[in-house]
Amino acid sequence: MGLRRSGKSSISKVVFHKLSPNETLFLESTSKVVKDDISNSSFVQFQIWDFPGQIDFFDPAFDSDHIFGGCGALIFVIDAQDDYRDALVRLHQTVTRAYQVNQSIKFEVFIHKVDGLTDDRKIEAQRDIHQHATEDLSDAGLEGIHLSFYLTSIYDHSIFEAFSRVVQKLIPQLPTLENLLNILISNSGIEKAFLFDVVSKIYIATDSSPVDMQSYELCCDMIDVVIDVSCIYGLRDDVDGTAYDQHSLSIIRLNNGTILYLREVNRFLALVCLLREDVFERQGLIEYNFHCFREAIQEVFDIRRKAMMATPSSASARDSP
Ligand SMILES: Nc1nc2c(ncn2[C@@H]2O[C@H](COP(=O)(O)OP(=O)(O)OP(=O)(O)O)[C@@H](O)[C@H]2O)c(=O)[nH]1
Repeated sequence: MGLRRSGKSSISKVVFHKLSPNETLFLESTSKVVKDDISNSSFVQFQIWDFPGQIDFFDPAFDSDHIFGGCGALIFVIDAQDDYRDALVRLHQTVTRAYQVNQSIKFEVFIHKVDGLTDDRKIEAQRDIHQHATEDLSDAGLEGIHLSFYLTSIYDHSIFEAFSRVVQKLIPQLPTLENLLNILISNSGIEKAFLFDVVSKIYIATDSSPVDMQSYELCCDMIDVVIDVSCIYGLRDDVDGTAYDQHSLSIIRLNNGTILYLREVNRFLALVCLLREDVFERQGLIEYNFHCFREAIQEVFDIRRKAMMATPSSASARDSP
């Protein structure tokens, strides 16, 4: 949600539909709620509801119970290049209305279009928006609501990073996945490992060491290279196939002694790791640990699948934003 022209549709199109950021200039204004089914990954299965900027909460046609009742996360987009006073008022209205209906919603604020701002202005905008938004909530006696803030732009990887962190909050298996990644890296001498949803380049989990943007960008770029090369040179004309399958594997040596290592985990997920060249001499150990990791991930999926089959209502949960 967010005011008109704040960049909501652009975010959805760039992250989930591979639209090039420059092409968002030609997007038309959204006039009704657009529901986008994101079912390209086994973990990232949800719907994105893109609301038109001019939506009126007091319109009887706006069914808050239906809209917020099954909502997992509410992303509010603020255009940081514009005067954001109106956006702060709208943020407050939206959050209070949604919280009345559903107290378990995660509230995420994207301070967007920061590509046009200097580093100082970015920090200033974040501090200002954070301060005003939380003050407004505490003035209304709603200190219990937690808002998370992200500086984003569709012109770099920040939007993918921010979306990754939002999606992770909606994955109940996250602690298990993090734990498995921690075990993998500590037993293999890997420096950083990400579990990526290949299509969207969202990372659904990483080990518990801090994420630095440069590593994340490198891993995203590696996925692009692997998929592009596979699409161009890996597909046969006479056989139906996909650019990403169980044989997908890539090792890229960088000139600074770092290795990028990508392995297919399942149809949708890839493990992408950064490790030092000397550690990679024990490639056999890394391969062995990877196989154990892949089996464990499979078990996590199986448990989830069985749980979903046992509760018929879970099928309707996918009709939620
Ligand atoms: N500089 C910059 N421009 C952006 C960014 N994201 C979106 N835009 C531009 O912002 C304009 C509005 O984007 P939309 O995605 O249509 O905005 P919206 O919030 O969906 O608008 P409504 O449908 O009217 O509610 C477009 O011209 C985009 O190119 C960004 O990160 N940086």
